[in-house]
Amino acid sequence: MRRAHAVADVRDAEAALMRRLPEGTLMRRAAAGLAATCAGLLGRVYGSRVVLLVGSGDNGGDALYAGALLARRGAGVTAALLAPERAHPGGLDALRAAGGLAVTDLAAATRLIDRADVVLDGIVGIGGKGGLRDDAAPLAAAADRSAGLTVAVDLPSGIDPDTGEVPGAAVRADVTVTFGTHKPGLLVDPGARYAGAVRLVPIGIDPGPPVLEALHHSDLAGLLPVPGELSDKYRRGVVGVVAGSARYPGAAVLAVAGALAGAAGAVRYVGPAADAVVRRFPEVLVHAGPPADAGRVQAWVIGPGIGDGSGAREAIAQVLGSGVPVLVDADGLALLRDTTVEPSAELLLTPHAGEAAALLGTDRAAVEAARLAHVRELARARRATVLLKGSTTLVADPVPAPVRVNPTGTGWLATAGSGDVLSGLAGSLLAAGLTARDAGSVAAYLHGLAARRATGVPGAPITAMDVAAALPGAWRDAVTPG
Ligand SMILES: NC(=O)C1=CN([C@@H]2O[C@H](COP(=O)(O)OP(=O)(O)OC[C@H]3O[C@@H](n4cnc5c(N)ncnc54)[C@H](OP(=O)(O)O)[C@@H]3O)[C@@H](O)[C@H]2O)[C@@H](O)CC1
Ligand SMILES: [K+]
Repeated sequence: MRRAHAVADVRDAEAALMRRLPEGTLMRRAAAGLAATCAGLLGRVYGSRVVLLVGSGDNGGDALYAGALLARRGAGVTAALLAPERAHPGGLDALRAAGGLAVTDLAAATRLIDRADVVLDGIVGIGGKGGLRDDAAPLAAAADRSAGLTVAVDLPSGIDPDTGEVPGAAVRADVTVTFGTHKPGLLVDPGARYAGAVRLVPIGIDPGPPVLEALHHSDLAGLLPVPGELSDKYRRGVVGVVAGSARYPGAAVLAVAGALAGAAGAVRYVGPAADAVVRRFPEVLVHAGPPADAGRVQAWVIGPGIGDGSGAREAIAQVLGSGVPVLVDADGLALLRDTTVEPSAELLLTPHAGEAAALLGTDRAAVEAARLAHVRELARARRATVLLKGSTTLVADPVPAPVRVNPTGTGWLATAGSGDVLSGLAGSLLAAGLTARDAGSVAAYLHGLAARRATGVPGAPITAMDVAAALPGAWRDAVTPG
């Protein structure tokens, strides 16, 4: 599990450790890791051109000490000082002693950036507030234009470390070297898109419980159910799928395809698209009447393509009161706004940003800009686990717990019907006994992995059915040791 900690906890942990270590130890550890990464990226350090963007805090100090280490190995290092009188004095001395230069003329610095092999962004780190300031923004733009690599110190300057929000201009890094632990803003969009490849340099701090966690491949085997010798299809769990309509049978077929690839022993389809479902998947049990008469299931999936007619309204009321976990997606989310039935078991909602915005009474852009805050708010408001789909899918619980961020996926996954496959899959895992939190995050992981397998390298368009077809391979991959 990859974990990210709140800035306040990082600061406390740093203070606790600093009391036991000689002054400057942590900054030296950070700078050594940073310099090693830069050296690796440069290949040959001697004769290379390195520009440091140095702000007023310790983030600039890290850049200066790393610059000093690179200068000692023969790099030509120039520091552009954004706040000359407040640049880290020890770092500046170390750089000068190693033969590095410092400039305060930012126009001259911009010309150096154009020709740099590596630009180190030490403008601001976890002490940053708001976007980049006016003097720093042109330097970030120059780094973006430059053919050299941009390496962010701790995090790209301009992104909010705790939320991933990007309120203004920000540095676009190719690589981010972060210290002690990941910061949430490195894992959540839009901030994550600015971070490039993230490398963690341990510095010995222990910041306690995380606020964010990402499943690692090695976590999957422990979470995916394996049928025992005594399992039969009912013991493995039956998932009921209420999806699609006679006019739009596709959503039903796709949700069922996802459900069949999950861990449930059987899939029961309920709705008017039974013919299309059985034609494609003869193994599915079907029922044309309301869910209450469909027979036992261990979890329900409701929503994709069901519309907003009276049948759909009746169906959502019935499944919410059924006493088993329920996943609500797509059209079901719109119906949820007018439903007065209190859910009688775990509830998992799987909105995209637009659907989340509608439930929260805000607009899509607001949700996209502050995904972490909105997924938490929706989970609290609806007393449900919420899986917010998107380029970084998040899963938040209604109770205080780390939010899960999904590390798999590809831009090609943004294709019609892929959400229907995801809800079927997650519902199937719910029926097999996973909690809403695990079902949502495991489903997102496998779904993203399947999409990557389907699209291949370097990638090509895929359909939702391609993703469903790739799920068994993704599952096998996830449980394969090593
Ligand atoms: N914690 C740890 O374990 C370790 C931490 N370490 C390092 O320390 C870093 C944190 O250092 P820090 O606390 O000095 O804050 P930092 O981010 O450098 O800058 C804050 C200053 O910037 C300013 N400023 C604010 N917003 C701004 C903006 N948008 N644009 C421009 N400027 C802005 C603001 O000054 P102001 O001008 O507002 O007075 C403020 O004083 C951390 O990220 C890591 O790199 C490592 O050395 C090892 C161990
Ligand atoms: K930075």
